[in-house]
Amino acid sequence: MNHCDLCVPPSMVPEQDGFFTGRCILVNGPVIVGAGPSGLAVAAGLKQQGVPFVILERANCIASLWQNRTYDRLNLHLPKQFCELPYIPFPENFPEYPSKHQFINYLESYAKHFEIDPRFNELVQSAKYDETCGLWRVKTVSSNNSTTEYICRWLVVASGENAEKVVPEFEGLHEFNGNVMHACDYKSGEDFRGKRVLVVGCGNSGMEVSLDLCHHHAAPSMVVRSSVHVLPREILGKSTFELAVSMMKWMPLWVVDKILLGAARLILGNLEKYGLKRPSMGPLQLKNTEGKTPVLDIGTLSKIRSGDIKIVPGIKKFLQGGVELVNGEVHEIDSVILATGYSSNVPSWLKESEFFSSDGFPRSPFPNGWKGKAGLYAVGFTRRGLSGASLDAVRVAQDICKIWNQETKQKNHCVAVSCHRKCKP
Ligand SMILES: Cc1cc2nc3c(=O)[nH]c(=O)nc-3n(C[C@H](O)[C@H](O)[C@H](O)COP(=O)(O)OP(=O)(O)OC[C@H]3O[C@@H](n4cnc5c(N)ncnc54)[C@H](O)[C@@H]3O)c2cc1C
Ligand SMILES: NC(=O)C1=CN([C@@H]2O[C@H](COP(=O)(O)OP(=O)(O)OC[C@H]3O[C@@H](n4cnc5c(N)ncnc54)[C@H](OP(=O)(O)O)[C@@H]3O)[C@@H](O)[C@H]2O)C=CC1
Ligand SMILES: O=C(O)C(=O)Cc1c[nH]c2ccccc12
Repeated sequence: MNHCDLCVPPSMVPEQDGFFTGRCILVNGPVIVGAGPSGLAVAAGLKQQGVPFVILERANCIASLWQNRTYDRLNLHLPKQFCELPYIPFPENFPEYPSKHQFINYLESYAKHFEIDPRFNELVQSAKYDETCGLWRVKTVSSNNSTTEYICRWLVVASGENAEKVVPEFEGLHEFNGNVMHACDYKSGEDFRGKRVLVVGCGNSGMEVSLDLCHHHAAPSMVVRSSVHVLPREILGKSTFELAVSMMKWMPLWVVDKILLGAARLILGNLEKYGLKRPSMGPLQLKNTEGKTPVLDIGTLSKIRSGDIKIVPGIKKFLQGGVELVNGEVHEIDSVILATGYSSNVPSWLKESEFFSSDGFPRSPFPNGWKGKAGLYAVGFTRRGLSGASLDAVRVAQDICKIWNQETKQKNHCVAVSCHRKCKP
């Protein structure tokens, strides 16, 4: 990495709009935004081919989603073979569904093995392609408020599908006098023993937080405002996800959905009587078109059946000590946990709208959403979890390495030719 000689030192730059007053770094190779599994996997591919890069990470550690924004007892919910990063498999002693601690340890040793050294505490605030020089300008702010501009040929967006928490507005929530938190700040039910907790949302987070609350002798009610697909995590001892992936090779998605729903009905029974209505579209089709992940049940359903977890309809408004629901019922509650999901943050910093759409995902559907124009790439936006991220990462690293090697060869060739000419008697 070189300090950029195109830039004027901060002290010489007038404090005017349009002038960049921080330091400036010219990056030899790509800039990768995000040191989660996606960023690490691309970095590993580049490292193997000797291509230099810089990873910019807003947190102070790798895989911050996993280290800082998930609850203690979280386990991967897809079988381990779908969650490995490229090039290094999980250790053999890992269980079928590794714990988050095992997964984090794996990621730490992955980064160490490939000597991946992200620049931590650097929040990417903007990235823009500069047509005049054909380079990307990536501006960051660090935790001590200093700003830096990175200038590079390639930009790899690996900031994640779950970069920001979604916090919807609710009437009266400010007047509610209990504790309110998002699921990303929930660690364990320890602090909720004996408390009446309203869990808003019934995706995998809402379901698993409610179950954890039960294990800690709290009294959860879970808000189901519309509908949800709950599937058994296993069918006849085989992972549902794995079965779906195998069937998808042979049959159209809607047929696989029909089979999954038939199996779910046999194994789980009719869930509507508990307030869990199914969407009209099948689970995989819904995941593909709207990104809504089906719930893989890890024990929540049995707590719903036993009444330990209550299902309630949508929220009308919050009151000082409780909540009023759309059916007119009023429930007293002590705490609220918003398991209301996440969003991509790409539109807030990437000044580009051809490749990425306004929801922060690439416009082209899988498997074509990894490569844009002018050296722009995306990794981990396939709505296919870690296996989708790994596929993207291999493609992106290969593509950049190919261009890098061609150009290096060309450069070496030119150097050799000019040297040959100079040296010729
Ligand atoms: C609770 C939970 C459990 C999950 N379990 C599974 C599972 O079992 N199996 C599975 O396949 N998938 C699972 N997923 C999906 C999950 O998205 C992926 O597992 C994985 O974390 C995606 O990796 P990523 O690197 O793309 O994104 P992330 O892990 O989100 O990493 C992105 C990184 O980019 C950084 N970043 C974001 N914006 C900026 C910015 N502007 N500047 C600098 N840095 C930035 C973030 O701090 C973060 O470290 C789960 C998701 C959640 C929320
Ligand atoms: N063990 C694991 O591996 C786990 C994996 N995950 C993954 O993390 C990702 C995010 O999951 P999750 O956090 O559950 O988010 P989701 O987006 O899947 O679910 C959000 C939930 O919040 C509800 N919601 C949103 N706004 C409101 C509102 N105003 N009022 C009432 N309900 C509302 C949604 O309802 P509606 O559908 O009506 O909009 C939905 O039920 C998923 O990919 C998931 O699979 C999460 C936890 C554990
Ligand atoms: O995005 C997630 O949370 C995942 O765990 C990965 C995932 C991709 N496609 C799915 C279909 C059913 C369940 C989980 C996933």
